[in-house]
Amino acid sequence: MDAVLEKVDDDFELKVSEVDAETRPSRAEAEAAVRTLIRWAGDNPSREGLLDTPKRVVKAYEEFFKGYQADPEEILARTFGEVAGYDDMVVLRNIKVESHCEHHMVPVQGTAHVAYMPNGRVVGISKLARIVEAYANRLQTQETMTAQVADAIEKYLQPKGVAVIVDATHQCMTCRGVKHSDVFTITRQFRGVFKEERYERQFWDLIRAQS
Ligand SMILES: Nc1nc2c(ncn2[C@@H]2O[C@H](COP(=O)(O)OP(=O)(O)OP(=O)(O)O)[C@@H](O)[C@H]2O)c(=O)[nH]1
Ligand SMILES: [Zn+2]
Repeated sequence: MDAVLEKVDDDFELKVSEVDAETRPSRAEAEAAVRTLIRWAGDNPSREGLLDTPKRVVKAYEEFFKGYQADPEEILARTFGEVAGYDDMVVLRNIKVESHCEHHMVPVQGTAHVAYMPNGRVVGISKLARIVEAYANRLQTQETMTAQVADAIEKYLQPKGVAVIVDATHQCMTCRGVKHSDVFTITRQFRGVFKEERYERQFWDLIRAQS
């Protein structure tokens, strides 16, 4: 079996990096790969304007793919019980999504709406945005990202229900290939009480509400 895959465990779908320190290429190797791509594009990586480009691209990749270093369990570890008996859904709408498609490695941009029905304790609201980021900042399909966000909240918060909607455009569809602009892809996952029509409807109503 491929050394990289030996790390697969039960938590594979939710977990951290799939490449350990030993199998991860060095920064110099990553920069060399960018120089190869520049030559493949038809340009000269040694000309002045491109000299620092491999360094910049590798640094940008660190930012785009920092989700591999995030640990969803740690993000959701801290919860609060002092909520005066609050027992209704908590909804975050319009969480920015900046991801990259795993087929073409080009941007996927859009918004996520996340709700959960607390089971006594609540989590800091920023942590829900961090969970979206943890999965968006990886190579993704929209379906996988949507399911992973729902799975992580379900597993680590154990709420009465979770709802996740992602609404995004894929540059692999707008800037290349079929070149259809203005196409938004919507994916959704409803778990627990959000499978009930009334809660699903209330969630949709709340995310459509104007501020
Ligand atoms: N289901 C799904 N498909 C995606 C996502 N992002 C990109 N794709 C699609 O992945 C598919 C890859 O298809 P391929 O035929 O292997 O690649 P391709 O020749 O580049 O396809 P075209 O984009 O049609 O030119 C394309 O249809 C993309 O539109 C995503 O998040 N979810
Ligand atoms: Zn793509």
